[in-house]
Amino acid sequence: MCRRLPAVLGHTARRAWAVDRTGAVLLVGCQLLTGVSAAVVLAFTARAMTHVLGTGSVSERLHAALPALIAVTAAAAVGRVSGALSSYADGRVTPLLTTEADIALVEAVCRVESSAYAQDGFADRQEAAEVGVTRTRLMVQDAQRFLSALIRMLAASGVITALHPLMLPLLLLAVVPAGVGAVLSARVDYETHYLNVGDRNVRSMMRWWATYSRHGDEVRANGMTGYLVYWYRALSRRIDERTLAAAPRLLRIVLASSALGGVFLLGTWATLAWLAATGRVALPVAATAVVAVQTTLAALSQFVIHGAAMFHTSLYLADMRSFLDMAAERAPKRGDLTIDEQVDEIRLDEVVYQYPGKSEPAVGGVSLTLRRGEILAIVGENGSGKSTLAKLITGILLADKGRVLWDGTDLAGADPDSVWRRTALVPQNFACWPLRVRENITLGQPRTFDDEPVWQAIDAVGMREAIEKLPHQLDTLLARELWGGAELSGGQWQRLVCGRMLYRRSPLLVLDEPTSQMDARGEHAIFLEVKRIAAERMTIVVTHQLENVRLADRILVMDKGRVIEQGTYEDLAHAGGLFAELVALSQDR
Ligand SMILES: Nc1ncnc2c1ncn2[C@@H]1O[C@H](COP(=O)(O)OP(=O)(O)OP(=O)(O)O)[C@@H](O)[C@H]1O
Repeated sequence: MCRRLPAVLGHTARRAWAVDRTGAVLLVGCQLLTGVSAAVVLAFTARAMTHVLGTGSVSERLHAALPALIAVTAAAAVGRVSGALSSYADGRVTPLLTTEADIALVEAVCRVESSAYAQDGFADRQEAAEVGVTRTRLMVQDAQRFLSALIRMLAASGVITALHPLMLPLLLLAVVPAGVGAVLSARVDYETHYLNVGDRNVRSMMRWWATYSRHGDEVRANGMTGYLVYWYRALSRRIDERTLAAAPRLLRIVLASSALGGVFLLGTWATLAWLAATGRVALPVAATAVVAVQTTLAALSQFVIHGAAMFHTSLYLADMRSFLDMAAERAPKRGDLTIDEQVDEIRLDEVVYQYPGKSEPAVGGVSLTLRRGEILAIVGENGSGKSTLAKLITGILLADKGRVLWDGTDLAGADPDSVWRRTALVPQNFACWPLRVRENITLGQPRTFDDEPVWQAIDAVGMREAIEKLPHQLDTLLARELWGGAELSGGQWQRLVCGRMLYRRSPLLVLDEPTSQMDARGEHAIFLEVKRIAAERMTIVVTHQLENVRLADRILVMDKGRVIEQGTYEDLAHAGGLFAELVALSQDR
């Protein structure tokens, strides 16, 4: 705890300074002022008490205590005002800090190498980091309370030591068990939280899938609700069981620390009584000490309790920071070679890729050359490695062995953003972004004020009529769940995603099952357009619709991560190999 707290305080101060300098200065200044005024209140209360309980008539004693009482009143007023200002500063800084932490997390996850997602523990650590983000909102409050408790404790210690040097060590003994208890409880709570990370991660994923309106039809028409709720309940119960299992440990800690603290406190009072009874301290001083013991005890207790709370928060923040560090390590560090606007050739040299935790490579030694103007189709059975090969060609994944060269530039040494400026991908599982129609087409490109190219892309995929019918055309929000939002059909969404690919006008187009949800007219329009613009670029089509691969100049047939056949449609359809078999199966109805 002693090692962590200065680090957390330093980190909090640096983050606060970065997001809002005025707020940070106000926060620290007011905190110091609040602490100092509390200290003045304490010290002058003790002084006033000494006079009030001293000798002389009541009016003489009150008169003597007056300056101290005025100081107490003034300090209390300053304390109230600075306390209010410090809450205001907390209200300014904390939302910004939480937002910054949240954005840092989202950006870090978006930027990691794609292969990191498949690494064991990545998703669980992300979940733990999410909790760190939500705990960020407690960070400033904890630091604030801890600092003011620290100042108050220092002042109170001074007052009580001045009364008798024995008192402070005794009081410290009385609160140390509470502090140790709070730290141990924080640890138990955190351990339980950590044991539940995996289950909580699965539960929140399941919750999203089960309640997302897009999957609602599947859930209802297949009678899944009962099972999903049962499953959700079972998982929640497992999490609760772990939490409940920790409760007796927490109770034991609290009971033991309270008992020990009580014994020490009894010792303090007994010592005070003994000091007064044996005349070692004068009676008025002993009476003042009674008040001072109460206030010092409160200050010390606040100090250890807020110290433990900060320690507790710091455990979660440490998860967040360690995840951000891990994500930074997993961010692409490939090199700074760049890719030209025009690309004439992509060459693969014995490329191998194996997903983490898999025993076989998904792509096991593929070599090929793709030239500008060529349309390449990749076919093969499920799991044969087609999508993985497409990811290797676009540099989403880096080869474990072999090389992918774009006009001689090895993607392993190229800046990935410069590569992805030259690619356009229609993925097998595409996202339906809850954005306007326009942004769904231009997403990933610099902001545009000219709608003409957007309409051209929409025309190319035959979507003009559908978009014109939407309430605000290009400005229509495509999310049924949101206020004023509209929804497209599955095939219309897929057309829009193809429109985005065409809008990018990049030298490499990759279409992974681009027309699986489209009607014949949509499919025809897309492939006609792909053929029309093919001369200026390289095009890769991954598909199971074997009729569609007729448009390709060359077809690669993959099996178990390897290319087992290649040639034109006519060659392969009559070669008696896997492709011929797949064509025959597709026609055997
Ligand atoms: N993210 C991943 N993590 C681990 N293994 C993966 C991942 N993606 C794919 N695989 C595995 O790699 C192999 C090849 O998968 P890939 O998606 O490339 O096949 P595909 O030919 O595109 O299949 P489909 O026709 O079903 O789309 C499969 O065995 C699959 O289980």
